[in-house]
Formats: sequence, C-alpha cells, structure tokens
Amino acid sequence: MYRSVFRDGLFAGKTVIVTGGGSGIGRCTAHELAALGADVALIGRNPEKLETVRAEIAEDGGSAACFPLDIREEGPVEETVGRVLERFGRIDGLVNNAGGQFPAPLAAISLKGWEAVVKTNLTGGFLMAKACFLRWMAENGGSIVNIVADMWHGMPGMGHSGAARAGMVNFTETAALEWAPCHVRVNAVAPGWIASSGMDKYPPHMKDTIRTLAASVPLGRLGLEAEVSAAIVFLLSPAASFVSGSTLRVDGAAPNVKPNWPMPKAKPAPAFDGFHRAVTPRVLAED
Ligand SMILES: CCCCCCC/C=C/C(=O)SCCNC(=O)CCNC(=O)[C@H](O)C(C)(C)COP(=O)(O)OP(=O)(O)OC[C@H]1O[C@@H](n2cnc3c(N)ncnc32)[C@H](O)[C@@H]1OP(=O)(O)O
Ligand SMILES: NC(=O)C1=CN([C@@H]2O[C@H](COP(=O)(O)OP(=O)(O)OC[C@H]3O[C@@H](n4cnc5c(N)ncnc54)[C@H](OP(=O)(O)O)[C@@H]3O)[C@@H](O)[C@H]2O)C=CC1
Repeated sequence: MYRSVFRDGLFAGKTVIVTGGGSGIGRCTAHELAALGADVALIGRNPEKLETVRAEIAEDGGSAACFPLDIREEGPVEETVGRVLERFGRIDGLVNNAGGQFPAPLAAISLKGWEAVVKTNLTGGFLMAKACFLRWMAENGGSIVNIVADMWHGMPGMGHSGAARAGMVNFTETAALEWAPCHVRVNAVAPGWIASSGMDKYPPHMKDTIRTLAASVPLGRLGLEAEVSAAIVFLLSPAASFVSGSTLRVDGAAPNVKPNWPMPKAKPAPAFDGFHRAVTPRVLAED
C-alpha cells in the first residue's frame, strides 16, 4: 500500500524553532507545525506575544515553549539555542522568519536605521543558522528555511531590507552547499504582498498603497499568512528531501509589483551629451 509523505504527525518527535513566532506568518507557521506534531520553540522580542501563541497551541493540544530573544545579539542567540536543546533535546528545523523594515527612501535612512534593518534581516538569520548548525545540525542533519522577500532587483522605499534579503538569498545558497555533506538542507521562501498582521504596524497611507497593489497581482489579491506557512512547512518536511539552495516565491506571480510610496520627485535624467557621443560606438552615434 502506498504511504503518502503528507500525513498526520509528519513532525512528531521533531523540534522546530520559529523566529518571529509571536505574530503574523511566524505565528501561523508555529500553529501549522504544532498541528503536525512538532515541539515548537517560539522566538521573538516580546514575551507577551510569544506566550499568547504558546497558550493558543497548548489549547489545541500542541507543544510549544517561549524563548524571548533579540536575534541580533550573538551571545544571547547562542545561549537561547542551548536552552532550546535543554528543553526539547534536539533541533530538526529552523524557520528564520523574524524580520521587517520601515519603508523609507535611501536618502532618509540613518546608519542606525540601516543597521537595525540589516542586522534583523541578514545578520540575525546568520547567527541563528550558525548556532543551530554548530550545536546540533552538523552532527544530526536538519532543515533551515529563511524568509526573504523578492526585492533583489530593487524596490523603492525598501533599500535596506532589499539589500539584506538579497544577502540572505546568497547566504541560503552558500549554506546549502557548505552544509549538504552534513545532511542540512537550506532553502528560502520569498513572500510577495501578504495581508499579514505585520502590516498593521505600517502607517495608514502605506497600508492603503499596499491594498491598491492587490489589483496588480496576477492572481488578483494579496496573499494569506497560511499560504506562506504552507510553503515553509513543505520545505522543512521530508517531502522536500531533495530540495536545497532554492528560493520559493509565494507571490501570486507578482515578482515585479512595486509600491508607489511617496518618494522625492525625480529630476529628469541628463540628456545624451557630447562626452558620451565621443565614446559611443559609431554604429549607435550616426544620428
Ligand atoms: C513582489 C515582492 C514584494 C515584497 C514585499 C515585501 C513587503 C514586506 C512586508 C513586511 O515585511 S510586513 C511586516 C514586517 N514587520 C515589520 O516591518 C515590523 C515593523 N518594523 C520594525 O519593527 C523595524 O523596522 C525593525 C528594524 C524590524 C525593528 O528594529 P528596531 O526595533 O531596532 O527599530 P527601531 O528602534 O524602531 O528603529 C531603529 C532606528 O531605525 C531608524 N528608523 C526607524 N523608523 C524610521 C523611519 N520611518 N524612517 C527613517 N528611519 C527610521 C531610526 O534611526 C531608529 O533609530 P532612532 O530613532 O532610535 O535613532
Ligand atoms: N507580510 C508581507 O507582505 C511580507 C513579509 N515578509 C517577511 O516575512 C516575515 C514575517 O512577517 P510578518 O508576519 O508579515 O510580520 P510581523 O511583523 O508580524 O513579523 C515579524 C516578527 O519578527 C519579530 N522580530 C522582529 N525583529 C526581531 C528581532 N530583532 N529579534 C527577534 N524577533 C524579531 C517580531 O516580533 P517582536 O517585535 O516581538 O520581536 C515579529 O513577530 C518578516 O521577515 C517579513 O519581513 C516578506 C515579504 C512580504
């Protein structure tokens, strides 16, 4: 009889860390994993949000524990990964989901703001992955899923975050290569425009801009948190046992839908001048 890989208890006896597990896509992913039998380690800065999700999971009969942490701090990251191991005895999966940004034009981003975003979306994911690898996965295998966003060809207002996400895609591909001999798979999920609770933090005019983007998405709407979680869970699971180094877009076929945030007015681009004409190949310069 054929036994499908997709079955109840798919994650029974497994432990998965979900960063940013106290809200939005992370919360939804934590619920999905717990419903499939995983012990879930919830990470985020706000202990109350984590505790709410832990209690929701417990009420559904699942298993979760809270580990308040700012993923940008190396010492606390290592200490927290150690505490997850003490609590659950193993780490089979890591979902590097914690992240975010404040939409702002590049010229308005201070060094402090740039570093806050890049450390959240790139450095923190690296620290978490490295700690899980060194403390457990190098010896026992595992699966890591990094949440990014498809902004690597540029996105107005998201320069800090886009640079970090592009870096995270490269990190994903490099870690997949370096850690393959240890049976550690590393993939990324790139959500498009998702109607998540994370968007609640954006100012009203930006939320309005995002709502209007729905019409430009080929599938005709914003995505749902659960639609991103389903992709994350697939990549974590044995169903993806030959998938590593991939970035899976979950965006309704909308990699190029860019927001029209209020940005400084552009000056017209300079015209083709004499200097350029002098160095332009003859065939192009004839007229
Ligand atoms: C087709 C593909 C589509 C892809 C679409 C992608 C769309 C993405 C959507 C999402 O990601 S939705 C939800 C994600 N959640 C959030 O974004 C949460 C909100 N953001 C944050 O919490 C922060 O941005 C953070 C960096 C993630 C958290 O860092 P931290 O708490 O350390 O930040 P702050 O203390 O608030 O600020 C630090 C520093 O940053 C500067 N700054 C903050 N806001 C602005 C701003 N609006 N403009 C310019 N600079 C800003 C500022 O210098 C702060 O320093 P000080 O004020 O303390 O000097
Ligand atoms: N919604 C969307 O359209 C898209 C979202 N994404 C990305 O998906 C991920 C989830 O987003 P979403 O659920 O929408 O938004 P949320 O804001 O709900 O989720 C972000 C989570 O990250 C946590 N977090 C932020 N900074 C840190 C930190 N330094 N250390 C630990 N935890 C941190 C937050 O918790 P706390 O504040 O308590 O620390 C929060 O729970 C993010 O990386 C986001 O950028 C990507 C593309 C599109």
